[in-house]
Amino acid sequence: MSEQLRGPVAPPSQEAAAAAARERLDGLAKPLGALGQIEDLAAWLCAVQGECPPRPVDRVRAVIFAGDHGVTKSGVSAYPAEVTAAMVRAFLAQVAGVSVLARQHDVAVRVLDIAVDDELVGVPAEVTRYKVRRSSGAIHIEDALSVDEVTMALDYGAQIAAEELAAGADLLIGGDMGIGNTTPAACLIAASLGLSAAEVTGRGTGIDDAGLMHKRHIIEQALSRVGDRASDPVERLQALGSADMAAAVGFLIAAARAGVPVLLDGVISVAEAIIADAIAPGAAMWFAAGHRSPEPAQALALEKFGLTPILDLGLRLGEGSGAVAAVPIVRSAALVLRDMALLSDLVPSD
Ligand SMILES: Cc1cc2ncn([C@H]3O[C@H](COP(=O)(O)O)[C@@H](O)[C@H]3O)c2cc1C
Ligand SMILES: O=C(O)c1cccnc1
Repeated sequence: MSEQLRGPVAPPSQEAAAAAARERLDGLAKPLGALGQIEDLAAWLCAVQGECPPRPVDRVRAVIFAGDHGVTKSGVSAYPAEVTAAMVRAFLAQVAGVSVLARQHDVAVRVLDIAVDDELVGVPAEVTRYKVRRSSGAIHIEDALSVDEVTMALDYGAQIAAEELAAGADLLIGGDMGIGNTTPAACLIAASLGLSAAEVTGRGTGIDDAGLMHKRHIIEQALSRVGDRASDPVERLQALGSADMAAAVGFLIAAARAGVPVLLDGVISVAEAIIADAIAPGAAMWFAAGHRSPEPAQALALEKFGLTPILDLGLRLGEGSGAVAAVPIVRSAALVLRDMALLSDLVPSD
């Protein structure tokens, strides 16, 4: 893989901005701490921007990484793989869940075909393709990707981030579309954090109890198939991930290296963030958590990062929707620090 992706990411060296943020927050016209988590977000924005007060978070861009997953054929999802390509059409027509939220919150959305199985159902010609392959490997019986494919996907992701940054972005979001993708996401989180299949398996699109047992078994099979090879993060991604997830990892690392903050979404996004931070230690300093997903692996991974999600609405849609729904709160965090009066200006002390 391109060498600029691997290796540590310099932490925000903007401690002065973070300290200034804390001081200003404490001085605003409110009781100490009264803006709760919005205060933490405001301090994070100052740290990642290196400025206090922070610049407004006007330009928010989301990229949806679409791809199919061979493991879906083994019955790990409540929906068939054909839905992936159908949803790509919905993103293009701007009628998907994330499209509606993005329109409301003025977020630009781009959908990219990384590994959609377009033999199953054709995807429209107008979709942007960064095609690595048609569907990733069935991870319980084979690697998701070859060595060349994981490199290609990571590099595509970095290129996609560069395109988004060139368009102008104060905040980036990575979204996912791919029936079956909560299975590789759970595998990546389990392998990264040393968790068991039982701890990470969730219901995804809504499988029943029997489906959950089966999915847990498939995840167990994938984890034991890969064994110690999972200790290297790129190999973890190659063996247990997918092309679309690898591209999203490249995207996250490139955003962090460029010093642009990212709002994470659900279990897929957080699994990608764990791998990104393992490949490029320190990348997570640029990440905030948009929401808490009911997928158990997501909450466990957020805990490991020490990230408190902004929203906790039981959203389990993916597509970047939970992050997009949290955008107004991030914007508020910047604005209160910029525009609120200081208490000392209102109540002069003698
Ligand atoms: C209509 C529809 C739209 C979606 N949009 C996102 N997902 C989400 O659900 C899938 C993951 O869950 P699982 O692992 O259980 O398949 C992914 O496609 C994810 O993006 C959707 C799922 C469906 C059915
Ligand atoms: O956590 C998520 O983002 C999620 C959960 C279920 C299905 N798709 C996505």
